[in-house]
Amino acid sequence: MTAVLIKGARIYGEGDPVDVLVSDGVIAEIGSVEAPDAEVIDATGQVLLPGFVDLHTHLREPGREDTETIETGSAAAAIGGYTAVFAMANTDPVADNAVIVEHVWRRGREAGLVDVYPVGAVTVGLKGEKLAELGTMAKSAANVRMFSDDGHCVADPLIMRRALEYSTALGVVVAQHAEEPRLTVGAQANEGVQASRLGYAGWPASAEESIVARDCILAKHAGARLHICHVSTAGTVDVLRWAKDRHGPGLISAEVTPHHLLLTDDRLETYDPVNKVNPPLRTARDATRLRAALAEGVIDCVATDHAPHAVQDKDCEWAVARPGMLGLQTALSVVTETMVRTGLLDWRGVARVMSERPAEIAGLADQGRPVEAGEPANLVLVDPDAEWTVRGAELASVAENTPYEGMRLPGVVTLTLLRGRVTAREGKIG
Ligand SMILES: NC(=O)N[C@@H](CC(=O)O)C(=O)O
Ligand SMILES: [Zn+2]
Ligand SMILES: [Zn+2]
Repeated sequence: MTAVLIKGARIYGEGDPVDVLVSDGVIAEIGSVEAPDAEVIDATGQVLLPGFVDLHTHLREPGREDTETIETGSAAAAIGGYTAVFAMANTDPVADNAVIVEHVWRRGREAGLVDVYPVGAVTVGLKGEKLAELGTMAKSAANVRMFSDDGHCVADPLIMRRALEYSTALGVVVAQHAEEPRLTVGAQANEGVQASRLGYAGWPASAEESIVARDCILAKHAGARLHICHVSTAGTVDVLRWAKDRHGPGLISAEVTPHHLLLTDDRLETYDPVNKVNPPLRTARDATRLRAALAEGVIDCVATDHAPHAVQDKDCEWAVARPGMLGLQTALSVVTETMVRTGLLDWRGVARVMSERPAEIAGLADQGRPVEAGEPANLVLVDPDAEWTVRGAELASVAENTPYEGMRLPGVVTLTLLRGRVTAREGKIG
């Protein structure tokens, strides 16, 4: 593997520009470096960060390779600056056993663009009725460390309690898609003024908040780690603040998606299902509170909930369209727009919410590490001043369902390194 010399980058966007020499998979030297044999990258004006870690990605393999494969999703991840992603279990067949999680793990290694960690299902077939074999998946070659029925809520409190109790013995984390299903029967859009005006059945904030409160209490009693997926309401922020105060550090963690930071239910005017997502786009007030909570650390991290869907499942009547939107290649830009340009986070803060905290939550030893000599070279180089225009057809994913179509966004990933190897540069692989 050739060494790479990154010339003149500002690490975490701080201090004077330095040179960073990467060789043999690690950061070999930082300072004023000459290395005649290395490939030189001119990083003038750019920011060097630890590679991003996405706790919430849908890669659709096995089952819906017409919308995304582990290979195309890995490409999107690498181009988006990610060095590790967690692939959700709601595939077909469901990743609720060792055979499937090992398959996903192996396919990720073969693609070799990003570390793909399979998430195991909490219940058999995501049906919410019977616990899956968490221990077998945890001890498999895939070494599953996160379990989730995402797409569905583990709604039965007894099943959720058992899952949390087992998780403590296995040292894994349960990630909940918090949605009380009895409160969202037929729901189509955030319950409020906009849904009433447009004639959509309302999706109440309480469906999310009641499960978050319940599960924080269950986790406390079980002494278990609990992660809350895609937080979308101001009320959930209040519940999380209460639970984190009461439980002490470490037990509860939470993620927010880029789309819930930037987009609101104002966009529903057009009736375009590209804006349909679970949980739904909320109000501007919710988005403002989510940004503040992320800056403050009440919400720990950003996760994409990258959810590719086929044209026929999106370009149809709202009520039957599938929920979900692409996210891997646009996450950094949306975070730059909503958090950096607004002064809510500096680049060190971006490293925290997109790399360090997610790596800690999932227990990854080699990701989210400090950018220092001797550390694994999982790195991303970002041009903070550049802008680009999003075009779904140009993204690496098979599907094209981006809600940011035609938008001009700041923050461009120019280089991604996985263990010292260039996985993406300037929007392309390798
Ligand atoms: N977010 C979504 O709207 N959809 C996800 C499922 C999920 O994350 O709940 C999907 O798998 O398509
Ligand atoms: Zn979900
Ligand atoms: Zn999801």
